[in-house]
Amino acid sequence: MKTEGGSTAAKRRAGERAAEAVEDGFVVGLGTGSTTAHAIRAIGRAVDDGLAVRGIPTSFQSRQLALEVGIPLTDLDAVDGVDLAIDGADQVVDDPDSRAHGALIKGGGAAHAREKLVDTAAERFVVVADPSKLTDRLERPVPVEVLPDAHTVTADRIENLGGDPTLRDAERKDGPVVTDNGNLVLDCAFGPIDDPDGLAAQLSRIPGVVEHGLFVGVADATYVGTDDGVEVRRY
Ligand SMILES: O=C(CO)[C@H](O)[C@H](O)COP(=O)(O)O
Repeated sequence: MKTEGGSTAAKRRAGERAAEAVEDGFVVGLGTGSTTAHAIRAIGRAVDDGLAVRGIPTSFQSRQLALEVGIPLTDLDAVDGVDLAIDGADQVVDDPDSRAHGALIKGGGAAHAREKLVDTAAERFVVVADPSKLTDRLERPVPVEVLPDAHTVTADRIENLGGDPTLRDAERKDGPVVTDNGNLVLDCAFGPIDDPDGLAAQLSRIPGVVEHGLFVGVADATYVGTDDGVEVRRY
């Protein structure tokens, strides 16, 4: 369930600004998606110019791009910590008066399980987005990665929480999307989500749920690319 909209220039500004925060010697979490791809390419150019970094990809796609642009790779088990993670989002709560300010829905690229591992491990997690991602309340369907053998039982339990789960279909393959981890994705509509933290806890308790796309209290900042610059939200 990819997010529509958002100009390429705005995404590029956000991604390139986030890449400027990468310092020599950093271990960097490399998120997934079209906005993060601009950051990965900018980090690759900095590596060409002599910056010494190691990247931890969050998906097959970000791994391929990092290899293409020459970023040396490592993994979570091989490092003492992650200095910075840069990742996109499908929705970002942008309301300083809300307790959910800075909460995210991720998983449009079905990579949210590894993204959550890497983004939460980072000393600092920066979201890169264009203005189309900003919202008062999260309301897009929440991607939930589930074990294939349990997907109907898991879907029933998500319905019991008030959700309306739809198995995500592949576009150029018969059948469902299969994640990099060999699992399936249920896109679960809940309508406007008043309490993302509470819903996140409830989803995490369901057996068969590998990971859901609610990222609450995880981001440290969002870089919003606009038509003429970058706006920074700090949390
Ligand atoms: O969560 C994600 C992948 O699982 C992406 O970060 C999210 O879908 C945003 O992608 P894009 O930058 O292409 O709009």
